[in-house]
Amino acid sequence: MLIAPSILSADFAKLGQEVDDVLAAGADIVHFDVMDNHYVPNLTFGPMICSALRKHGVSANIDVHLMVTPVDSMIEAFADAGASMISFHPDASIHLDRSISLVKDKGCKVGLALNPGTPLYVIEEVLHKIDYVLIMSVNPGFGGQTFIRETVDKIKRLKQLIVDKRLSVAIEVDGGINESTIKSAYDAGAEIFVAGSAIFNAKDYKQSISALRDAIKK
Ligand SMILES: O=C(CO)[C@@H](O)[C@H](O)COP(=O)(O)O
Repeated sequence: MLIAPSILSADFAKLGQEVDDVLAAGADIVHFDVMDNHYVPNLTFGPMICSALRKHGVSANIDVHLMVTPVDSMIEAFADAGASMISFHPDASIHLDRSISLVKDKGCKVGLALNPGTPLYVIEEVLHKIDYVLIMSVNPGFGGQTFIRETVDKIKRLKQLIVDKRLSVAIEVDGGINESTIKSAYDAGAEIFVAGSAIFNAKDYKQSISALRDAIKK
């Protein structure tokens, strides 16, 4: 199980230090939420910030979650800026298979992100072509929202689909993940956990990341 702090909840005035601190505190992946005020009602950061983190010395995997439309130009820009993993929403791509190939051709792991209201069948035809599915457990756009409980059943059904098809596709869950919600997502089959406010709103990042890992073991 991998912990991926969402830098959406970090202090942007000292972003490089914040990323260094969560990685030193035991985080596995840096989760990078890209919002365009079009696909979602918020605006965050572009590829320049990603390359700035690489220049700053961040060597951990950077997991870019594109909440933008159109997606293809941003896939290329973020891959060139140092992304290791790129996910996008199938409903934000006109040619899903082509966008998946674009991520792969750029040498990144490819993920598809599903909003709470988006059904699993949207990705069935391409499930064998991707590395992970990002299940949104809140409606995308903001940190600090409440975990939508129905997501647990969705993760279970996705896990079963992956097993039935004998695929090796990881499940990432994002939104409202904290000490109270992480275990239900883990038990359902998720293995990558994005957490923003649960980590960055704590005074001690090491303690908050350990608390997430401990909550799973309970
Ligand atoms: O993509 C998103 C929101 O759109 C998430 O990554 C949130 O940033 C997670 O924040 P918390 O719910 O953990 O505070």
